[in-house]
Amino acid sequence: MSLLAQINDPKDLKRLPDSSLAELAQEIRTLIIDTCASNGGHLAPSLGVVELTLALHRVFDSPQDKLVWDVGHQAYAHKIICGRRDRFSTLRTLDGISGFPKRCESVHDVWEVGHSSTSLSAATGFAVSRDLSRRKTKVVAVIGDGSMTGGIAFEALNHAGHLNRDMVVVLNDNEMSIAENVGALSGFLSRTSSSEFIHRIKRETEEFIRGIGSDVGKSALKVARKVEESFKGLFTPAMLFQAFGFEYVGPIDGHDLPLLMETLERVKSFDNAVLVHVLTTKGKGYQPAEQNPALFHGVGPFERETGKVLKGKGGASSYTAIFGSVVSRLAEDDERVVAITAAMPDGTGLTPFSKQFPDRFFDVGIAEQHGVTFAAGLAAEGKRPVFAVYSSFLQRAYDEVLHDVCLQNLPVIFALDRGGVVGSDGPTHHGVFDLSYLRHIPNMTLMAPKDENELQHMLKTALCHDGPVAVRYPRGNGYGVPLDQELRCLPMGKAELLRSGVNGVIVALGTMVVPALEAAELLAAEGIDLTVVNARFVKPLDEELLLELAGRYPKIVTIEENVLQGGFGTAVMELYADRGLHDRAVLRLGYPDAYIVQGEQHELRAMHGLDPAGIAAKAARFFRG
Ligand SMILES: Cc1ncc(C[n+]2csc(CCOP(=O)(O)OP(=O)(O)O)c2C)c(N)n1
Ligand SMILES: CC(=O)[C@@H](O)[C@H](O)COP(=O)(O)O
Ligand SMILES: [Mg+2]
Repeated sequence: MSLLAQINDPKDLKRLPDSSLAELAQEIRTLIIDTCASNGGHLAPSLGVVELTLALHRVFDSPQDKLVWDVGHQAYAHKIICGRRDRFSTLRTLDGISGFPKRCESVHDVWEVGHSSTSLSAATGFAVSRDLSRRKTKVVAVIGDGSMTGGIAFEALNHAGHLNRDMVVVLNDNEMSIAENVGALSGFLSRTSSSEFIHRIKRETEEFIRGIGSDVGKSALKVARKVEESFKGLFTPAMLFQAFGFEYVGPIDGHDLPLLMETLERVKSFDNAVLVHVLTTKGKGYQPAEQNPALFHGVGPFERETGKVLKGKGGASSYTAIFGSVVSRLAEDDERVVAITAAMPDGTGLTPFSKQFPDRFFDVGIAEQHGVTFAAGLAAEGKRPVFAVYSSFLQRAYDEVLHDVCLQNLPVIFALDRGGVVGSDGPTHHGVFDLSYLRHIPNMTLMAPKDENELQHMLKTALCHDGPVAVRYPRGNGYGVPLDQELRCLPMGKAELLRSGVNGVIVALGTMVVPALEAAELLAAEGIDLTVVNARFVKPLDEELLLELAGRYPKIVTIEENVLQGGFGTAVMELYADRGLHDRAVLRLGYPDAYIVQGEQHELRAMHGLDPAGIAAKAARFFRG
């Protein structure tokens, strides 16, 4: 029997002799690699923390002690140890286990996550709550070096260090975000205190003391300068975290299990806020992932033996790639164009831009709030910033969009990728709220293309417009439609009539336009002849056309890949209500007031009746009823 077969709970892990742990780590790695090879997943982050996970579960007593994972994309070993070994093959599939910690899956998953940099705030909350309840348990947050660049992590450090409660922060430093980590913090973390510097300081201080009594002023000045220089080099991660009020331990090798366990045992006896700096290798134990940790950060299915990523069947370019090539073309013609990403250069398609225009490309780290306001500053001074960002991550910067961009009516372009359901990442990552959280902001223009060719023109349109614009498009491939070479500005706030029918109308937005057309064909075969409109704009709405349609048809269907609350359909209903058209029946199709589960995009759309058959079925009932 394998060692792993004996582990159903962290308690089982504690029963194993130390000498078996390396073998167990190997078995866990094998299971993670095999599963990711077939399902895809966050392979490299999870492989990097296998030893750390074992050490944490050996030393601490989950679930009484709370383990809070940042992002949660590295928690596969934790899941396997904590009762999900046998279900691990269902990772990230519909009805399968989540790729992130999930409270409903296990008592050991104490904190749900998917977006980064929240662990320290959550752990502070756990620690204070424990103290208020006078319990004697431990709280441990595990945060990566990339996630540490997020502003909220520093807000928490500032507060937690001041409170100085009993809590442990494990800084998992693999010198990588998804891509190369950026900024001063990452360079700074790799510094260690050098005894050479300490000796120099000592020597210079002694010289200074000897100098007193002779030419004191001159000597003091000279030495002060030297000491200042020395201190710059001597400034280490320890000092940074100590300045925040944390005790600092490390850096230690995060793959040395005995050292990890010994260090954590020691730290467990502290009753103050302590940070343990652990150095790990992203992708550890799987050569292709170690060599290309960015590719294997979050990877689709791949060939186990070679690490060759298996491509889907579609030959069409992704929306992301089309965006990437258009933004470069726009930048060639307009030197005001600059591009920004918050730690997602590959995911947003900006890597080619970063190579072609290195001076006009900015990776701000995991700092969406800063990214938006940075863009606003650029726009205020005449640049045309394009912030390429996942829909769900922009949620974090709502106030910056409202207060810094839109209030000043600044021409920032939001290239809003991953709009709609994204698939296996699940509820934390679905971009199904953006229409609602952007539509009501004054000055905002909001559009969604029906296909990748229209995306091209919408990006051009955004650049033509002198105000904030969000262009929202989905994860995945386009339809393979021909791409116009010449980019043109679409008429602002104008929808597109795609099909004329006599029995009613469907007004669809973005990814729902093609399915709506297909549904109309299905319905035509049943004798229901519908008009189909590509809305293009959520804001400004094509009021003229919508009012005209309301004059022609008493029943109108709207379809969007957004929650219904506050979305596109609601905008249409508001228009009719505001214009006194109270007798128009509007059927809104979209996502319900609920978090959407994980699964393939097509599965999720079908589950919610947003595939052609589902649309046709609902529309048929509505128009016949
Ligand atoms: C708010 C937010 N922005 C961006 C992301 C995308 N993202 C997920 S993991 C990650 C890198 C995290 O780096 P690090 O914390 O060092 O963990 P590692 O993957 O290196 O283990 C990024 C940018 C996210 N999950 N949340
Ligand atoms: C954990 C995280 O936030 C990212 O790794 C995300 O899973 C990437 O998603 P895409 O695969 O859509 O780029
Ligand atoms: Mg990292």
